[in-house]
Amino acid sequence: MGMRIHPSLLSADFANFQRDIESIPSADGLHLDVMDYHFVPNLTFGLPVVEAIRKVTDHHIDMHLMIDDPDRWAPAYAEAGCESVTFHVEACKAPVRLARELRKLGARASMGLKPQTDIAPFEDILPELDMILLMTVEPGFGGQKFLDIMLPKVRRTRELVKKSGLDIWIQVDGGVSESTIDQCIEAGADTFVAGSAVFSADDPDGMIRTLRERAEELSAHCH
Ligand SMILES: O=C(CO)[C@@H](O)[C@H](O)COP(=O)(O)O
Repeated sequence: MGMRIHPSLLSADFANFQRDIESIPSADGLHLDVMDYHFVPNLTFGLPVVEAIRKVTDHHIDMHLMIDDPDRWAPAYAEAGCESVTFHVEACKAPVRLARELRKLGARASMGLKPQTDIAPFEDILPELDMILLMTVEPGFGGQKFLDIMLPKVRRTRELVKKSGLDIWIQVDGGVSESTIDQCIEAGADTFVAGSAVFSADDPDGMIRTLRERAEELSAHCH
């Protein structure tokens, strides 16, 4: 199983995105959090900033839309050339239709779940998805404590994906660090968002390599 580390730019310097992106060449993807003050109690940036970032990097751009009405706003991120786009199912009116539209536009379609949202009701729509994002903190802010109570959901999601036989990435987002990544790997995650753990490290790029080596080593034993 491929293991991916996606640093979250929420913990980067908002006045120096390009500099901070260039400091992490080892990243498997850049996780960009769009927040709208409605779906979550925080505000970050939107499409114009993402388009500007697209111009200065060839990295896989992993959009995480923590916004109301993703049915309306998400396709533009795929059109802008982002490789994956996560919409939150709690805010989405027509997840199947949106996932199909994202794929048609060339992006990986991803469904995000807040901590209290169960995966079971969505089993039938797995064939429409390329990734499932499981929040391991309440969405809205970086630097929060990892909720280990989410691990059974990661496990259940891995079981459903395994049963489906589909190649769907399972992303964990929130509080992922050197001290919590092992539990996520054991539970079945393969894509790891790390914001503060990467950008508060003395060597952000080294931290990405450390996390990925750990993930690769441990997953070889677990899965
Ligand atoms: O989506 C979010 C927060 O809502 C995350 O992407 C955070 O940015 C992760 O930051 P850390 O918990 O790793 O500091």
